[in-house]
Amino acid sequence: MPSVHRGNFPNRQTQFSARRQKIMQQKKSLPIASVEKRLVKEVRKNDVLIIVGETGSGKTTQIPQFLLDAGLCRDGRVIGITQPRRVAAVTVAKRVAEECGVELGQKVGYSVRFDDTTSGSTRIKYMTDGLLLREALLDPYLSKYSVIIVDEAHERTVHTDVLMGLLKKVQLARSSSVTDGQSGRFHKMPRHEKYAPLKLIIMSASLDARAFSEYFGGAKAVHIQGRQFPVDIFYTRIAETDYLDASLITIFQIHLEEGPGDILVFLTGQEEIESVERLINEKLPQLPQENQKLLIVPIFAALPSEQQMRVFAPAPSGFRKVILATNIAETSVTIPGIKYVIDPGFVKARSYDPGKGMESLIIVPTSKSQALQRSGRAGREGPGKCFRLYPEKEFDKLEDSTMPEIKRCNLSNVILQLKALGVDDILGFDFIEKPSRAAITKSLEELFLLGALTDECLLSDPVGHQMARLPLDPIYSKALILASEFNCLEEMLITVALLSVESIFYTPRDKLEEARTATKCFSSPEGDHITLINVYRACNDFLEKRSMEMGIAKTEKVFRKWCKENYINSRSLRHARDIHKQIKGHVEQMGLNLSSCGDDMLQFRRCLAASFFLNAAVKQPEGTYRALASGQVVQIHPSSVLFRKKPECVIFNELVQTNNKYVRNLTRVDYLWLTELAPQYYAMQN
Ligand SMILES: Nc1ncnc2c1ncn2[C@@H]1O[C@H](COP(=O)(O)OP(=O)(O)OP(=O)(O)O)[C@@H](O)[C@H]1O
Repeated sequence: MPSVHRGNFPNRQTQFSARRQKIMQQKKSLPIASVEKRLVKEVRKNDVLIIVGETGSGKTTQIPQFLLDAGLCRDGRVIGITQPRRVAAVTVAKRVAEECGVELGQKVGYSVRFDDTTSGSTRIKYMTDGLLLREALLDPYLSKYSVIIVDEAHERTVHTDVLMGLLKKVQLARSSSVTDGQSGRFHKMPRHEKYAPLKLIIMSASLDARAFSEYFGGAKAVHIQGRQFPVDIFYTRIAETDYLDASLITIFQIHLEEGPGDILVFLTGQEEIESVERLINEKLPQLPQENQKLLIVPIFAALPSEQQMRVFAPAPSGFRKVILATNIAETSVTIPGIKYVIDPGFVKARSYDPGKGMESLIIVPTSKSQALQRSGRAGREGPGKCFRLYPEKEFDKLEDSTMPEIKRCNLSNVILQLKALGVDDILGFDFIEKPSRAAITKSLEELFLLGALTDECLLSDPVGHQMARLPLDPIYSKALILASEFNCLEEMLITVALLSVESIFYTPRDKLEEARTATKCFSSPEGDHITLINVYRACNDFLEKRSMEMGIAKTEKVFRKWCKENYINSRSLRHARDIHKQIKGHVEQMGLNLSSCGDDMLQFRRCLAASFFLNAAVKQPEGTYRALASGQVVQIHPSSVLFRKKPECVIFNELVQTNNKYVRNLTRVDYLWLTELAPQYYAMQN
């Protein structure tokens, strides 16, 4: 038998124990390690505890392990930790499983929309805040949890805020000292001893502890001092006029002048990320050969999760990794190797005007607490540096914390969920910060018009219940339910999937004409929805044909080539295909009629009119449009296939405000269809 020469390479076992040893050392050196006993004592003593500690001090990864070790998961119950974002839930769970030396999905697991790795033996479960809300639909007492930790509470996502109100109720209902009259909607349910008390922990690095403490009746707040490694903060001397350009210059400055370490850059969205990615790739060949080793990795919400995970993989030897991220990488995550953070100081935020029923995404300065979180992504494995691309005096002017999302978004989705949870009196619900009465009323009205609520404002049966089951905006859920009746569910599924991602068209500024010519063959005179369906189907047909010729293994390559030749954004289209598969699973489970209208696009357009009647606009004599619901004057966005045709009446899916108000994703409809198919609304209007 030939002998195998092992050289000096360590074998797997040695590598494994070296890594475990390193992890154990890291754990011990975290600031939180020295206060384990005190924290456990406080949790035992207090039903609600607020924990504030520096970024990287070990809250997210360590506290659940402390509680598990202290026996807070007896009788097979679970510690649940919510995160505002799925990428954080997934990566933190992986890390904690590794720290505990168990396989993911056993003692430690995660559960996010469409991806659940937990099992009967899971005791520490990381999940998104939205997922826990959905779980409450099936198990109103959240009976399997002994402790629920709401992490990154400072982010005040709409889900976190609603969850807070709900958890307060659940805790009351599970408390042994409660009287029936106090427990709100739960008083109808017989209390049972199996519902042992629920512990609640609210956690963040930059939290207005007082507001949370007051909300939970004077709950105790614990501050953990200290951070693991220092992060030096640098500001620019003067304000930058173009933060993208400034980011680009800073990336290259760090790359050429600073020591080893990866770079994390915070941008506001997919478009900015892709444009900076392109600019770096254009500039890179101009550098001396030895300086060209930069690996650019984007991460944003619309990227499929396998691609998001690429940012966590180490760069090849000798390369420096540059991660271009949205605020998806702002909290909770630890990206190994990051030493430098570049923070231009902006974020894309939702804003909502209930008067006009208009929701828009606008680019705004970050809050101080967001800036703190961003700099906290460095200094997790060693000292770090954060470059804020604005002067220090601008930092002082920033708001302390971000305005809660619940105060700046359309509430239809939240209200539908609350109704499904049995909360009938939305205005009376104990929100930590109440949304405006106007916003609540507007959303109730919208849900009523969509048929989700009855005259008594209760969830309708079956439509309201069906809508609440679908993890989509209520207007899209309703479109799918209607499409099943109009025999065009296949077409609507494609449409909803494509409307859920950023534009699938890729139009580089220097190749506008080529892009226009390439996409012309998909374009439908009826509008953008059918155009989108044409792209989706053309891609599917092509892939089907080619995969038979070339085998499945090459499909990905063929897909990318097809997208490139047709000026389609492969990332967006791939994401849409993913969403399509997932929603299809849901509608099949619900037993909707999955049929196609074939070439009868008239039927499909009528269904669009019936679904999106709240977003209809009619042409005015001077060529602009009047949105019927709000009376606003709008224009067709230049990216629409109807930009030059200007039909008399259209429905649209998006209203964006730049220097003008534009409507995007439109289809030509007949005004009479609106009155015929949505009489509940148009009869009221006339
Ligand atoms: N995936 C990982 N790889 C390497 N180290 C990690 C990883 N996850 C966590 N760590 C280490 O554990 C430390 C604590 O992380 P943890 O997420 O628990 O902190 P935190 O206090 O919750 O921070 P934040 O407020 O930023 O979420 C990190 O600073 C880092 O040193």
